[in-house]
Amino acid sequence: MIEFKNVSKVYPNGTYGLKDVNVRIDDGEFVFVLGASGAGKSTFLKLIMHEEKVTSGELVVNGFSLAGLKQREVPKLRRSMGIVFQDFRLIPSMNVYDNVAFALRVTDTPYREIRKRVPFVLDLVGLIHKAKNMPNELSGGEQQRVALARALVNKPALIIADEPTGNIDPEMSMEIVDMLDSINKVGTTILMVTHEHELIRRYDHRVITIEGGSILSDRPDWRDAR
Ligand SMILES: Nc1ncnc2c1ncn2[C@@H]1O[C@H](COP(=O)(O)OP(=O)(O)OP(=O)(O)O)[C@@H](O)[C@H]1O
Repeated sequence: MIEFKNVSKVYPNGTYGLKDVNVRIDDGEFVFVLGASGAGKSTFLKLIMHEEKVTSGELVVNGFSLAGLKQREVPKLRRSMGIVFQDFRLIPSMNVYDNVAFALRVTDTPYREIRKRVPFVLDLVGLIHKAKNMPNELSGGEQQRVALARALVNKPALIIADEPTGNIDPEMSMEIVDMLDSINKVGTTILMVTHEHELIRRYDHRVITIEGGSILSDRPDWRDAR
């Protein structure tokens, strides 16, 4: 569960990233976050990931209260979420298998567990046959599926996807969102930032629109535009 209570974020130069935001996202929801450039979407995600700290208000994420979070709690918080970026961020010198396994090695997961879980998630994203390929041998859509497998391998309660379809063609974009949709159906919360209204219209999910650091609309308003 994610809960923002009167959350504001003011950057050191005085710019408001978010202004008095109140919103709650329950476990198991699929939420699109929509907004123009500079609206505050990244700030919203960065606060949830604890990459930036709230200036005022309360923010609870997966049971962690982030305002006074101790440094030693940060890795635990991060393990409760899987993150997918627009630019994939795979390690170019590692093959597909190792890119995914790496997420488990850094958390000291036993070797036997790694051998079991990596093929499982690669199969889930339809890329088990590319396990030995290097990232530069894959299409953009395939690279994003590897990134998704890497995000999933720690069995997070929450997946944060920051414009995951921004660098891939429309057909592949649908495939990625369909995958996120299936992952959501088995219980994982999905928070996906996008600019693509067309993509949002295809799915019947909650839509939070941010504008000028505030929540402009939440849920059904976008449907009126159909
Ligand atoms: N580190 C920072 N220092 C100062 N101001 C910042 C910083 N990061 C973001 N901002 C400002 O905060 C506001 C919200 O920015 P944010 O990056 O959250 O927008 P966004 O919706 O993610 O935009 P985009 O779609 O372009 O990534 C903007 O006015 C931006 O200029």
